[in-house]
Amino acid sequence: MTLLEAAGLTRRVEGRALWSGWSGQVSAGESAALVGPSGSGKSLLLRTLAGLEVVEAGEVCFHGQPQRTWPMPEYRAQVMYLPQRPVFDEGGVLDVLRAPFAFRVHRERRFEVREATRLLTVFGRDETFLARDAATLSGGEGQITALLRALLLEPSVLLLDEATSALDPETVRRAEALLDRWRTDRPGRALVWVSHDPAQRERVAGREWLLLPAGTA
Ligand SMILES: Nc1ncnc2c1ncn2[C@@H]1O[C@H](COP(=O)(O)OP(=O)(O)OP(=O)(O)O)[C@@H](O)[C@H]1O
Repeated sequence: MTLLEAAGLTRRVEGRALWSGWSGQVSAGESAALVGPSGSGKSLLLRTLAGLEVVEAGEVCFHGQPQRTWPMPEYRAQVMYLPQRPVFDEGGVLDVLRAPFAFRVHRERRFEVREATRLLTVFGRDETFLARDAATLSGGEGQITALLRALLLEPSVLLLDEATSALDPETVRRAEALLDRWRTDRPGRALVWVSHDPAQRERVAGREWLLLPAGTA
């Protein structure tokens, strides 16, 4: 079953076409890697798929339904973008993890400290991490926090934009294993990775999506 599909996407920045007529799809249960040179627009494409950038031309569909017809909060709760450098509101890690559960779109979900703590142990952290000030986290700790927050919210598709790039190799492997379990744990889930590390792409992705600059395809 196709979960997320893009057809004929075109994006211009500052008067030049970044990509033109890009199409791709990811099925339920799949893990794909989006590959392209630096500056080809991988982040912009992931953000477009996540409903965070305007679709200038072409169409994005989730569960066969055009993105533009979805209520956006619901869409973004299902198709979630993880940036390389997450930015958090003021407060502790616990506040950061708990805050989205107050949003209407997540009203069916309940924040469970026990589940947050369980996930933290995967990264060799205990509950004391929840009391840390989110503003002073290291790059890697910020990525762990953003990853945990996303997993606790149980989206369908996770779009990972260099989302493990600041982690040490051992923690990267733990994150990969956790995400792999998450993907296969329930039907209807998929991952899309942007990673500059070919070895990581080899480990985590079943296939590659190519993003070539407009005019070179
Ligand atoms: N909001 C924006 N407005 C104008 N230009 C932008 C905007 N966001 C990104 N760009 C430009 O679009 C191009 C693609 O950026 P993007 O970050 O998507 O590339 P990328 O493939 O993810 O790059 P990298 O592999 O280096 O992370 C860059 O030239 C960038 O400067």
